[in-house]
Amino acid sequence: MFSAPGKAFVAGGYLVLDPKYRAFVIALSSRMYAHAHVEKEAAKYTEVCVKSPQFAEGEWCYKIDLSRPDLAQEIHGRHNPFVKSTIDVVLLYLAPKQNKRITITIFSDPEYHSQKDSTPKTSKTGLKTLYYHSQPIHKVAKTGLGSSAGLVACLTTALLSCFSESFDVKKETTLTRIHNLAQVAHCHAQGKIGSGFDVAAATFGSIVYRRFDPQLVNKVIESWKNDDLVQLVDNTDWKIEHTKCCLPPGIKLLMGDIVGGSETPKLVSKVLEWRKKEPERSLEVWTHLNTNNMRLIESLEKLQDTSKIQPETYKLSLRSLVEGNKSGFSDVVSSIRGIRRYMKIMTQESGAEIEPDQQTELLDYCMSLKGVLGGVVPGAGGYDAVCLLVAEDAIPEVVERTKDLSVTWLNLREQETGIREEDVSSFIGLL
Ligand SMILES: Nc1ncnc2c1ncn2[C@@H]1O[C@H](COP(=O)(O)OP(=O)(O)O)[C@@H](O)[C@H]1O
Ligand SMILES: C[C@@](O)(CCOP(=O)(O)OP(=O)(O)O)CC(=O)O
Repeated sequence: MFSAPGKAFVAGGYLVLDPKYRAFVIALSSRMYAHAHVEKEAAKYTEVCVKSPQFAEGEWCYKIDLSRPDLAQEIHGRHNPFVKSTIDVVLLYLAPKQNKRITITIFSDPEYHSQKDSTPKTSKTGLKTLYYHSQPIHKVAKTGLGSSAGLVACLTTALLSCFSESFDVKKETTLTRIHNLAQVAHCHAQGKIGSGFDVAAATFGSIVYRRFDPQLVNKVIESWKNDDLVQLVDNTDWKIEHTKCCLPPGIKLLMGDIVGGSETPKLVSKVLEWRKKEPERSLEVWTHLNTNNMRLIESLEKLQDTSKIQPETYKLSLRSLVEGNKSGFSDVVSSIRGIRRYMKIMTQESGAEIEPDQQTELLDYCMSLKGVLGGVVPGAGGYDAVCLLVAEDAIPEVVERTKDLSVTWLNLREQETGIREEDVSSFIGLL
């Protein structure tokens, strides 16, 4: 069994669409899991069944003739573009000769979806609680952790593992292969090439990310040839960057769910329109925004170093932070203020509601609380969520002081690892 984490996109929304800029994505403790079971048999066709028992009608089974895998059909007539595309891409890449029956079971942690109309069920060991929804997956509201990226990343991993005797996700080459295949599958399913930060975080964990050239993936999707895909996945420099980066000790991420929603594609198209219409002004805003994004990353790295080199000094600064003295963390505080200032300018000048007034008010209030380094509207922004960087010991007070506001803090924390192997025994009773 393998799993992939959800994400919080803390810095670099929009800019990450351009490979000139880098972004910071935090991997979260909510994960998506894929368990594979393989039966080798001399059947006339290959069968891949993907089950997602937490959702109504959550079963997609494909009968595949290995000489024409492009003609694979779902036997109930159901559609799950992300499942189908992942199977298509992995089979095009592997071009297997021997038929197999594969069953893959998907589980997802509670924070990915709204828990409305769902029932909890706990494993025999009591270690795992999952929510079972009365609606099919496409009708259940998402919270923005990147469910499709998590699904594609862990399904790609589980499928690859079915065709390899010595599969090891701890190896860098294996992770890169998973990442490259998952990016192709995700783009193909979406019908467009995004920046891919969500797939990269699902694979590599908390990272500073620079995107790939969309043409690389476009060409392979157009040609749909095994040779081209193998060349792209195993022998091409994607020129991406995925440098590990995580929060310093004692600093935690709080993700707040806001009642409301935004449509990312609409926000993105408004911002890109503004960029076209006002090239000079938008470049100026993006340059300032990028300076602050990079300052945030650098200051977090510096704190990480201080915590190792001068642990006592660091502990004292953390304690002062909880008491309301933020001076040991002033670079983080001022870079987050800078990020927000330019996100707000982008909101006002592009007309895209990236940091709407309602969010500004909430974030300003949260940033005035003891122990809070800062907060942003993550990703594309809008009315979906906020995230804060907070001293761990200040969290109970932050929760208390925001209890009457329109925000629900999710039960999440940073978990910096990307794809990893899981112990299936925690799922006994659910599998
Ligand atoms: N647990 C799951 N089981 C099966 N399919 C899933 C699951 N989670 C996500 N998906 C697929 O991903 C789609 C959601 O993708 P998308 O709309 O891009 O949302 P997100 O922003 O969360 O990635 C679902 O409609 C479904 O096709
Ligand atoms: C604007 C963006 O840079 C980031 C969007 O980030 P979100 O995390 O808001 O996205 P969804 O998970 O699709 O809702 C577009 C991109 O990079 O693809």
